[in-house]
Amino acid sequence: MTILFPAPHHSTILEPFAPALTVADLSFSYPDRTSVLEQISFELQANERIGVLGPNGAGKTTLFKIICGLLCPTQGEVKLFNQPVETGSFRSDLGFVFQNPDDQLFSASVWEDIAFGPQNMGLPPDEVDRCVAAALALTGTQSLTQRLPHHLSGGEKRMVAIATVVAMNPRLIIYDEPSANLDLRARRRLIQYLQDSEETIMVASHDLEMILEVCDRILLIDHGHIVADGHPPEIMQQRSLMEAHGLEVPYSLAGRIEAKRHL
Ligand SMILES: Nc1ncnc2c1ncn2[C@@H]1O[C@H](COP(=O)(O)OP(=O)(O)OP(=O)(O)O)[C@@H](O)[C@H]1O
Repeated sequence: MTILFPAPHHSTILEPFAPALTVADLSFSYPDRTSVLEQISFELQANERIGVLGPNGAGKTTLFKIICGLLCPTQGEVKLFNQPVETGSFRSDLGFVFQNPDDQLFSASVWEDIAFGPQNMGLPPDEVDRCVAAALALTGTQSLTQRLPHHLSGGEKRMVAIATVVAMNPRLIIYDEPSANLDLRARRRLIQYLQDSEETIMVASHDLEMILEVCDRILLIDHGHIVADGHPPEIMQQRSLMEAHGLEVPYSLAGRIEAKRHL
């Protein structure tokens, strides 16, 4: 079902498990800008796969940075698995895959980059080895272990950046524009990986076809407000809504709408 905002309050009273993420009445301004996010509220249930859409500058990355504790909200609260997020403190239950993989890779080898997180969590060496091996296998990057990260291709860097996060075994992973600059084969590998992944995920992307393939819910954000929250095809096939927020009906849905018109 598609909800156009203002949305009804999502009650947690009848839910047997705490939400993976609760964002309540969240507002944020950068020092030199007025309101980037204004009174955003939503909940994400465990194992949901949510796509975050919106035009350039809508506030998607800013929202992610607040959820990760990299920025402090001007107002409101964020809870991860029922625990408040404190700005500046590390949460091992949350992983963030940055828009630019170069921001995430800094070691002399892929192995060291992937091992960095588990080592900093204080895991013993054999457990670090196990986490690295599992992350390499999940992301299909086993052949890259001894390579210098900055010599990798864009697609290889992306999957290694994902492996650095997966190695810490987070319960919620946020992906900021994961398919940017990927060729067809690398994008397909990424989609397959995301479809198979078992964590709760949030994915911001302008690649609407990827969102359709991966996500079971979307939030559409514009000018710091949530303007729609619901099932991806139901929202994305609303041409006037999409165009009002700088987006298009994805080609695969536009074709279906056209075919229905001719029935
Ligand atoms: N460090 C900063 N200082 C001041 N303004 C910023 C800063 N970072 C982002 N902004 C501004 O905040 C607004 C929201 O930016 P944000 O990066 O969150 O948007 P976005 O939805 O992720 O955009 P895109 O789709 O282009 O990645 C933009 O107008 C941007 O210029």
